[in-house]
Amino acid sequence: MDIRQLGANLQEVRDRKPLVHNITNVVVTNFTANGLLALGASPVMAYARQEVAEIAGIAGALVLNIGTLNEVEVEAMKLAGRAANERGVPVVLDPVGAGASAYRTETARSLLDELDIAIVRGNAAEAANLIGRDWTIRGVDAGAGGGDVAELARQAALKLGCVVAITGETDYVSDGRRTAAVRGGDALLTRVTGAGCLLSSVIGAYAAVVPDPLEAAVAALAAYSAAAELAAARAGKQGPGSFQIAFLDLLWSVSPSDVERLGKVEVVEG
Ligand SMILES: Nc1ncnc2c1ncn2[C@@H]1O[C@H](COP(=O)(O)OP(=O)(O)OP(=O)(O)O)[C@@H](O)[C@H]1O
Ligand SMILES: Cc1ncsc1CCO
Ligand SMILES: [Mg+2]
Repeated sequence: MDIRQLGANLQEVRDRKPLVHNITNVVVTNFTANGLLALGASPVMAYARQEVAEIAGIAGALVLNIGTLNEVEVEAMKLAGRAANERGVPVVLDPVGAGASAYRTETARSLLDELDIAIVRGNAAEAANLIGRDWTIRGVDAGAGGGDVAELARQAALKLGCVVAITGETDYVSDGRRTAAVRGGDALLTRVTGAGCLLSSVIGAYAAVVPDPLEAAVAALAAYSAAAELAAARAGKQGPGSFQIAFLDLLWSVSPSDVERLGKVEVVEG
């Protein structure tokens, strides 16, 4: 994999301003739209079954997030996903809370069965639950689990047939053959709701402009971590509220050379 393109890929997102169609949860909608705008992408939230196919079909990427799912929304996700697949628009899935309820787990699995998903982004518990491995989960947070997360990412990628990005203190991304670790970021991200959800949409923005979904995910994670580190240095002492604002500012101002300088990407395999 080419991990020398981290800065160039950020520039590509800013130059091309991809339209990212999000069907996401009610908690993170505004933060996701603002984060994508700050980064330089173009967000749209659209949920009605009358329009989702049309919008997904012209988007650069489609992001499906089951954080506050319901029957009507899941139907819209499938309509949007099919249209995206027909047009070659990459689809990112955030399986929020997979394992926390049977409905969430089954819905995430049915989206993976029925659609061609390019990238799954979740925490370790969600990824483990998706492939039927034991991992405790409470609500939408990861919970303790332990185990080899790089190996979990590799196995999940093989089993689900797509790129899997598992985030936490260290992020691991795998397509089953190649696996990378992305370190850095800041623990304050876990004190801001939707930091993971926005990240999934940022991965969508990268997938819209970077053809290899593994490289897209790695570059997105590196930029996100760099922005978080710079935001923590600027406002971290004041707490999560100030950090959240600083983080949005840094998604706007983090430069390709910051990402090259701060990016801690290690190829684990491949
Ligand atoms: N301890 C940590 N130190 C540094 N960065 C972290 C830490 N934990 C998580 N992160 C970063 O936080 C971001 C969100 O990842 P996380 O795994 O917390 O998502 P999540 O559990 O889906 O979050 P949410 O459901 O609240 O949106 C990622 O960029 C990840 O690298
Ligand atoms: C808190 C919460 N509950 C459902 S989705 C969500 C946002 C973080 O995923
Ligand atoms: Mg999450």
